[in-house]
Amino acid sequence: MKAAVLVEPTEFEIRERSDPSPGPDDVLVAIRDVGICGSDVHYYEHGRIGDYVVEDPLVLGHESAGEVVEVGENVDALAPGDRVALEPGVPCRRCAHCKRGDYHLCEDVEFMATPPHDGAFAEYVSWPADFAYKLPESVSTTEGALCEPLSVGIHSCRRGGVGTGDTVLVTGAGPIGLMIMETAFAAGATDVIVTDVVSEKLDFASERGADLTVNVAETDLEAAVEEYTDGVGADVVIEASGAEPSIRSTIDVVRRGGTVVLVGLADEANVPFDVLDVIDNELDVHGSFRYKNTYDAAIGLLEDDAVDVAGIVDFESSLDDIDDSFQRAMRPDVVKGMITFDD
Ligand SMILES: NC(=O)C1=CN([C@@H]2O[C@H](COP(=O)(O)OP(=O)(O)OC[C@H]3O[C@@H](n4cnc5c(N)ncnc54)[C@H](O)[C@@H]3O)[C@@H](O)[C@H]2O)C=CC1
Ligand SMILES: CC(=O)[C@H](N)C(=O)O
Repeated sequence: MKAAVLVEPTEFEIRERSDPSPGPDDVLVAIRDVGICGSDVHYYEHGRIGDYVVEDPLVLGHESAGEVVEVGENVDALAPGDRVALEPGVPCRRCAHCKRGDYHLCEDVEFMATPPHDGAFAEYVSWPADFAYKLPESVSTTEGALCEPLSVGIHSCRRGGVGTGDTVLVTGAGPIGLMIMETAFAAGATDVIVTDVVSEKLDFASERGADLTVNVAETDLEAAVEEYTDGVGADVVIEASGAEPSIRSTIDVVRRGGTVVLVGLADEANVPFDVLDVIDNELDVHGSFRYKNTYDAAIGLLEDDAVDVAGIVDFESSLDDIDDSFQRAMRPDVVKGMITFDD
C-alpha cells in the first residue's frame, strides 16, 4: 500500500509499505478520508510537540474514516463493506484509569500519529474493531473522519455541563472552537459567543450561527460579554485557542458560579490564573483532554442533522499532493483540509 511518511520536518515521502493484516479482534479498513489536524501540521513543521518527538519516519493523520475490507476471526459486529469512523486512541484496557472508565486518560494509550504510533495517511489501516464505529447510510466518510474533532467538542461541552438555555463563550474559531460551537447548540445552548484574532475566522463563525463574535485584537472582551449578558457573564466558557491572553481572560468573562473548560494547549505551561477569583466566584475549572465515549454520540448527532461538520472543510486533496496540502493547511484563513482516497 501507499503511505505518506514524514521523514524530516516539512518533508513527506510517499512510500510503498506492506498491507497491514488484521489480528483476530481487528478490522482492515481501506481509508477514504483523513482530516489534517493542527497537531499534524505541528509535527510536519517542527518534528515534535512538547515531549513527543518524531524520531523515526512517521505516518501522520488521526481524523479518519473508511471502508472495512476484512475482519478478524472474532469480529461479529462489522463486515466487509461497512463504512466506519476510526477512534484514534486505543487504551490498554487494564490500568486503573481504563477500569474506572476514563480510558482516554490511559497512560499507555496508543494514539494514531503520536510518535511512535503511525496514523492514517495510508491506503489501509488495521484497527481494533471496537474502536471502529459503523456509519449509517446518511453519514459520509468525510463526516466520519470529522467525528474526531467533533468528539473534542462533545467532550468539552460535557465537561462544562453545557445545558438548555446556556450562554456559552468559545475562545478561538479554529476547527475545535467551531466543533465546540456546534455541540453547544446541539446541547441546548441558546447563545454562543465566539472570539478570535482573525476576522475571516469570525465571519465564518457568524455564518455558521454564532450569536456574537468578538475580535479580541480590536475589542475589549470583558466589556462585550458584559453588555451581551447584561452584566452577568457567560454560563460556560470553553477555551479553544491555547493563547495565553485568552486563557487568562476566561475567568473574567464567566459568570459567578459558572464553568471554565480549558481545551487549548498553551505553549507555556505556566499561565497566571487568579485563584482568589476562582474561589470567590465559586468557579468550576475543568481540563478537557481528548474524549471518551463520544463516537456514538457524534454519529447520532450527524444522523439527526443536529451538527454540521462537513461545512468546515476548505479543500480536499489526494495523498500524492500531501506536501502542498499541508502548506495550504498552514494558511491562517484555512480551517480544515482533507486528504481523500478513491473508492
Ligand atoms: N485538549 C484537547 O484534547 C485538544 C486540544 N487541542 C488544542 O485546542 C486548540 C484549538 O485547536 P484548533 O482549533 O485545531 O487550533 P487552531 O490553531 O486552528 O485554532 C486556534 C484559533 O485561535 C485563534 N486565536 C489565537 N489567539 C487568540 C486569542 N488571543 N483569542 C482568541 N482566539 C485566538 C487563532 O486565530 C485560531 O483561529 C489548540 O491549542 C490545540 O492544540 C486540539 C485537540 C484536542
Ligand atoms: C492535540 C491534538 O490536536 C490531537 N488531536 C491529540 O489529541 O493529540
